[in-house]
Amino acid sequence: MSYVAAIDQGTTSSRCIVFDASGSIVSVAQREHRQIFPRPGWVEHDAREIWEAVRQVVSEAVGSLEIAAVGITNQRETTLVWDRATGEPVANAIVWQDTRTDAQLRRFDQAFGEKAFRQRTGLPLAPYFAGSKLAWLLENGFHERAKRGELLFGTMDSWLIWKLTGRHLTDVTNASRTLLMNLETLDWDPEILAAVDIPRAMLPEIRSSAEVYGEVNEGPLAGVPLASALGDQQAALFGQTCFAPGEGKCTYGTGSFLLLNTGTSPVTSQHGLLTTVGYRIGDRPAVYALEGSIAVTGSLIQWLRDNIGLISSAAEVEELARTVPDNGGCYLVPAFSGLFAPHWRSDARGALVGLTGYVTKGHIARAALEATGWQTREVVDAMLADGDTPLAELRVDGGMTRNGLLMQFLADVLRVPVVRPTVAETTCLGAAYAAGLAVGFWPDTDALRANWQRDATWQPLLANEEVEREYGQWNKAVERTLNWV
Ligand SMILES: Nc1ncnc2c1ncn2[C@@H]1O[C@H](COP(=O)(O)OP(=O)(O)O)[C@@H](O)[C@H]1O
Ligand SMILES: O=P(O)(O)OC[C@H](O)CO
Repeated sequence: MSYVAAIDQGTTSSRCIVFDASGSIVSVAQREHRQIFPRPGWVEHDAREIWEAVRQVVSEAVGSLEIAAVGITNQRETTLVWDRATGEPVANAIVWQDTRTDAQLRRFDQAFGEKAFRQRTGLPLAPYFAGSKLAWLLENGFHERAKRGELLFGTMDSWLIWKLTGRHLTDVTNASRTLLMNLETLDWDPEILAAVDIPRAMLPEIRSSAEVYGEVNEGPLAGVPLASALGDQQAALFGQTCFAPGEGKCTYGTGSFLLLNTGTSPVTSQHGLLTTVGYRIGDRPAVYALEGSIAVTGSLIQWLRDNIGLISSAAEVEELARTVPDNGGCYLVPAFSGLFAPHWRSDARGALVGLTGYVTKGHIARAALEATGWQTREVVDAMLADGDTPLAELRVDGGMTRNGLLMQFLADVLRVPVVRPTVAETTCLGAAYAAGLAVGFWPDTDALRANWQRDATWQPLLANEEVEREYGQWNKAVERTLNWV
């Protein structure tokens, strides 16, 4: 029997999962890598360490299984430059959460204009995206070498494709997160590249998300076609089988990302959502999505565990939150990387407000979980304000969906049922599905839809007036975080 493997290179860890034809998990391996914080607001990864982690998880998960195809999914926007000749990174990768690039973004604005960036790329000028991170690296010692063609740029998909096959490629979903790709042509925009002075020679070729890029050249996957790459949030959209316009999902991991399939033409948001490529299968038309990106959700729980010591495991946050019936008047806005959608305010920083002598650890745990609910509500409200059809239900996945208290709170504040599928590893599943489609392991997307199964559903229970009163308090708390830096 043969299987399909997926490599998920995430923000905090790398995973390899092998799936069978029913989309069930056959084996899993996972390995964490270091988070490097050289200064406040800076976040880096060592790409060599990540590559070693990927090799190990592939060895462990694949073993001697027969694999028909392998796919990649990855943390998006994280930016790496490496030497074309030696294959060695020239510096640590700059991670998507990093906020160091305000000066580069001012230069982008002066050279091409925020409005033009939005029109061409679907993105606001924010440090989140890869373009200004690449500009920062070029300005800090690498511009001449890049112009001479000695250096290559890539997000983590490109880095892994390069390591696994020796080719310098990216897929259209990852390229759509750079501020450098034109959403209509699905290629690098020559006018943007000229305006911001990024050499075309260092950029990878943009391919579809599901096609054979080459054969893996080492390890237990040697000779196996590498047949998909998708940014992790787009992969989750694919894994949740949101193939029709109007279908959407939210993935709750380090950050949280709500994506809504909008069909084969890009739709522009007037309320702070991104336009992004959802996926492209081979030479079929690209499918676009609107996205509400939330920077800090699960990482707030990690911060309470690792930096504050409030809990000793992520799961404990639920236990602690259940020691109290409500938030005791306290609100935690985790604007650690500024605020992403729908605000796009890089000047914001986190705040814990509403404190009184009454507030206990339990209230803070509850406020931390509620922050994820309210941030999702802000994104859903932005979609409604844009005139998008309300979601009939929200499909969810990711590590935080193990938290029943949070899932109930989400259903309460969104006023729609929240639904978790049986395979919660939808990110890997999406990459496996795309790779499997590319090699004919699955015949079509209908076969994938048939695999999707409901595991748990949470219905809205809380009275509407109470939700709206609390939401008002949350909005006041958000205002307190603005204009901080
Ligand atoms: N029971 C839980 N309650 C709340 N958050 C949780 C729970 N279990 C895990 N998490 C959070 O989920 C995140 C891990 O989810 P995962 O989907 O593996 O993330 P990623 O792919 O972004 O690394 C961590 O940030 C962790 O704090
Ligand atoms: O690695 P994750 O799951 O935290 O996802 C990160 C996102 O892709 C950032 O855009």
